[in-house]
Amino acid sequence: MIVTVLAILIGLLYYFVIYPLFLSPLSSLPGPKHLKLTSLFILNKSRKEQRNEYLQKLHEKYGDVVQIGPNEVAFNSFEHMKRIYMGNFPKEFDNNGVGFYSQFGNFNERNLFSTGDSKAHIEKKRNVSKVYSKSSVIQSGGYIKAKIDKAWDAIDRNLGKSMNVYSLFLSLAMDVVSGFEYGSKYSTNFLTEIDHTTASIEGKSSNEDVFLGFRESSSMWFYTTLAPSLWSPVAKWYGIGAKMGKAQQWIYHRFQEALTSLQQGSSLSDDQLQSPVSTMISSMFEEFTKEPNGTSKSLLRYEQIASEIADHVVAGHETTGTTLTYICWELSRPCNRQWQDKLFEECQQSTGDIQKLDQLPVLHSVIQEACRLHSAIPGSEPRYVPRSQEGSKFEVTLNDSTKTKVEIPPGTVVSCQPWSLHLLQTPFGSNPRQFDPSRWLRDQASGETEEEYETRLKTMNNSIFTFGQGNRMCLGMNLALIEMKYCIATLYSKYTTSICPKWCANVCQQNKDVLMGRRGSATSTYPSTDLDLMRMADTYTTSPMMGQCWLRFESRDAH
Ligand code: HEM
Repeated sequence: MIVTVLAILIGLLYYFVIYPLFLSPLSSLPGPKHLKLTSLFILNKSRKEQRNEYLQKLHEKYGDVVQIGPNEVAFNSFEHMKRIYMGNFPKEFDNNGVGFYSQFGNFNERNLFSTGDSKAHIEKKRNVSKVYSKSSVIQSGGYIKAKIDKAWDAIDRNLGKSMNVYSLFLSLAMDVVSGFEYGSKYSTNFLTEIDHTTASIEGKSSNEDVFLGFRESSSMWFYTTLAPSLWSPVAKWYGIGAKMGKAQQWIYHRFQEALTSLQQGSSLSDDQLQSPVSTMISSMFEEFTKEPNGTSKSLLRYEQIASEIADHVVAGHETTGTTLTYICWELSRPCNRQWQDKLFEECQQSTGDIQKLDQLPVLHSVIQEACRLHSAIPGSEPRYVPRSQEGSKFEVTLNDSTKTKVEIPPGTVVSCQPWSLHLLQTPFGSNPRQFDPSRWLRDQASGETEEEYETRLKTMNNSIFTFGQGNRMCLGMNLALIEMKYCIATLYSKYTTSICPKWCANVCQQNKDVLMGRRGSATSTYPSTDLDLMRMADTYTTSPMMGQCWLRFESRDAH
């Protein structure tokens, strides 16, 4: 009996302590010892919404390669980013159906984002990518403009009053993306229907309830993706399962309406709209009907289309709405207000031509700087070292600063996080936690030549990880960028913005480091400065932690 117990204890000691600390191929990698023993520590950081900042601290202490679990390594260099993401490391190991992304399906169907199998992913992507190609989005420019222009009506009605721009921009992004999914006839009109001057975006009307449902599902991201078995009891405990269900039903209902139209051969386009939108639903529907005997479409196929659309509706509105909110808050801060005038000078002649907006340097700088510092997805994008990877050796700087190559076995989870990559001073320059669009412009004061600037700009543009890299990079990037460029160019050609003093009595006058997650005073007292109020949630996809951003608009004409 004693011998058996001893044998078990020795076995456990070997498996849980000796092997991970001394014998595992990862054991020589830098990183705190306790993280090498179990994944529970890093999981707990995710649960407490502290992972992104914690990883950043680990990289500052241990370097660009850190072991963060017995089977998980975090990287923070552009070379590693390219190797993992441009090398198309898969989202699942051996197509085993598990992993971070597996829970992102809808209606019991995987979509492009949650598909782990690389071959199945390429097949799906072929069917859906043309809707968001640059030329297709530009062709749908009339629709995008018509939708966004509704924002100016809402703002004009409320000039001089404060508006919750987080609500405004989530609505704007939803109004735009829903047309690309269901057709302009079935797109939302949240810009007009929601009152963005009321106290919060929470539950004032059925449409606002939909937003609340989406936000509640984002708040459950840890349980959805990393602890799915706990999802049900936790959702019940917080009483949010029903609200999330409502948002899902809302998406499905719209899908059914548009699908019925398609089946009846009716147009999905709003009669008043001159330029038609290329839509996801008709593109996928067409693809299925092309198949042999495709006329007998099963329910399963429809669920697949619905799952794809649901993913784009959620991903497309939250990310774009959050980024626009951070751009306008940053530009409204006293230290950044000069950028409003620069945008005004640069953009007022060009807003009519969506293609021209791409060539405007100040606009590009403002958007890129927001994408760098306020990436809507700042958290790690996990991948697996594939079996096929020839000699899975990775260059690593060890604790004693020596460089070596370490074998990282197939099946190990490897990742980079945009939050840390974008804080690297090479190539982004000094004060990386501060919003400074000038880092994207030519530094004439220090004698930078045009050629030097072009090279530096190219390196910075290539180093941006906001939309991912490689095969799995964001499908909606062109739509998001064109939408944001048109919105910001037009907004600052028409208005000036400032932070509402009733919302924040203590506006920071100087440029200071932006804040991520719960730290310091925000845990104990109500945050007082705008930096505190605009802390970024420390999660895979971020949003303003307080769920609000109140700005005041003034007309340029009145100046
Ligand atoms: C500022 C706005 C946006 C940002 C920052 C963003 C960011 C990202 C990132 C980082 C990924 C890769 C994630 C990973 O591998 O973990 C991704 C994938 C994806 N995004 Fe976006 N996104 C934005 C807007 C949109 C929009 C508007 C749509 C749709 C209309 C969209 C649809 C998708 C899809 C379908 C994927 C999965 C692609 C694949 O796996 O092949 N995104 N996005």
